[in-house]
Amino acid sequence: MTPNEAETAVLVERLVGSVAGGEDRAVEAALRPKDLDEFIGQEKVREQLDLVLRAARARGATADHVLLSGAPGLGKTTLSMIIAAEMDAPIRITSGPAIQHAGDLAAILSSLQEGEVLFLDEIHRMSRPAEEMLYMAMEDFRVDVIVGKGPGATAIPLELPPFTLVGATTRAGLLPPPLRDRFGFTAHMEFYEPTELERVIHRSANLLDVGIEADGAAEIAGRSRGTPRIANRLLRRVRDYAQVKADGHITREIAEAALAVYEVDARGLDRLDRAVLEALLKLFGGGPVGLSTLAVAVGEERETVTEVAEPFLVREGLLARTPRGRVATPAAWAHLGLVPSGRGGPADGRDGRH
Ligand SMILES: Nc1ncnc2c1ncn2[C@@H]1O[C@H](COP(=O)(O)OP(=O)(O)OP(=O)(O)O)[C@@H](O)[C@H]1O
Repeated sequence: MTPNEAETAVLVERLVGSVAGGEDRAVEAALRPKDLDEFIGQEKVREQLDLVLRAARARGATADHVLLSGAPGLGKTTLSMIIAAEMDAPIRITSGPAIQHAGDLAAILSSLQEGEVLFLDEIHRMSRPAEEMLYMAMEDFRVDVIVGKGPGATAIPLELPPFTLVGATTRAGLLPPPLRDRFGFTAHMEFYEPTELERVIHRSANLLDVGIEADGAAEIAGRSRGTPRIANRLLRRVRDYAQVKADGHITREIAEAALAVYEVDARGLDRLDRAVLEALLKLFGGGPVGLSTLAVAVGEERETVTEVAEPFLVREGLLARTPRGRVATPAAWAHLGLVPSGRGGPADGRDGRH
């Protein structure tokens, strides 16, 4: 991983709130659904996974390997814990970047108990030798541990107990086909509908013992970018505001006022998203403009713009990535309340100098 990639990973994590402080982290853990019935939304995935797990349980077998793909914060870690709980099995959690050498993986695999669930987050970022070791481990429950170096090196075969690998990735397309094909069940997690996020928020508010009105939950859900982790994080911030500025009860007005303080707008755009859009519209007349130029204009790394801001802006139909550069859509002009002007020059309908 290059320093830029590392920085971007941290930023993405920050955005969705997984790099949370002590209290937030503890609260996040407490809010995790514990079984498939508690898990909200993702109906198809739940139904299919339920079948896979029930059948394995009925056979007294270890469940097949599962690949979960989807954007950060949609519930992949939660689902892996649910798989372990439903199979009444222990779970070991690690991630691709933590496994730099095949030996690291061999150490983990050889210490697994029978039936254990191994959750491998960001599986696409594992090193190549570790990935190749994983092929054999997944298929034959065996690894070859190489002892020594050069011509004298020998491979010592090591039998493993049957285990369930749950791999998680933000991009299934990045996985080499031999790895992808070794998963017996692959599920793609979609972004959540606002009504599903409302249910997530009501459930979390209940667990946190916070009173919330239906339209307060709807307000938070509408700004949560289709992502339960963001919904929970915004709920926690709105709860702080309600506690300090009001009587602790969350209404629509409280949610609106709190989210204005945290600079999350009505559509869920945060400060960085708006900075990118504003630069694109005000400085470059809506584009097309090259990524590097846009990144310099907002004072961020290229990766921060592509990995953190753009996926959401593209999904919202506010920005398009074209071969000639980034282009704002009419919806972007409307969202920032600006009037499109001729291409190239300052284009702010109100104050073209910014
Ligand atoms: N379907 C759901 N129903 C209720 N809460 C959910 C659901 N999915 C996720 N959450 C909540 O969102 C939070 C984030 O979920 P989780 O950590 O599982 O996401 P993730 O996809 O593994 O993210 P990352 O890939 O960034 O680690 C959890 O604390 C959990 O409480």
